[in-house]
Amino acid sequence: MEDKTKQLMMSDPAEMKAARKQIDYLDESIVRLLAQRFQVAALIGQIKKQNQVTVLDQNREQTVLKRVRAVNSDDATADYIENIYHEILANSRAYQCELIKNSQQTKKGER
Ligand SMILES: O=C(O)C(=O)C[C@]1(C(=O)O)C=C[C@@H](O)C=C1
Repeated sequence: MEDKTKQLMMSDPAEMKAARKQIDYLDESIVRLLAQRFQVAALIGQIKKQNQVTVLDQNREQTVLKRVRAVNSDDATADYIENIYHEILANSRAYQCELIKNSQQTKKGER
């Protein structure tokens, strides 16, 4: 028998079901909050474009990472959460760049 099957049989199925339900519930909140975060990032992207400011702001990103570390009181997960935040920031930048690029193309098309 494969190891994975063994692991599942060892744990209490009811407990496992309840824990996964909790994960599903938390994922819903995380996704909603991330979508909101992207909306705000889009707004900042617009402001940056209007003011001809670069999307990447390294100082701000350092501040965000510091704040995130301070908010999380669990030292054991601090590095994992920081890794996730590096991804969030990279994707936030990518989204801003895409929106700026698209709006420039639309403008060209209007001419
Ligand atoms: O605060 C900004 O200047 C943003 O553009 C937002 C944000 C972020 O997602 O937190 C994204 C890109 C920047 O490099 C820094 C931070």
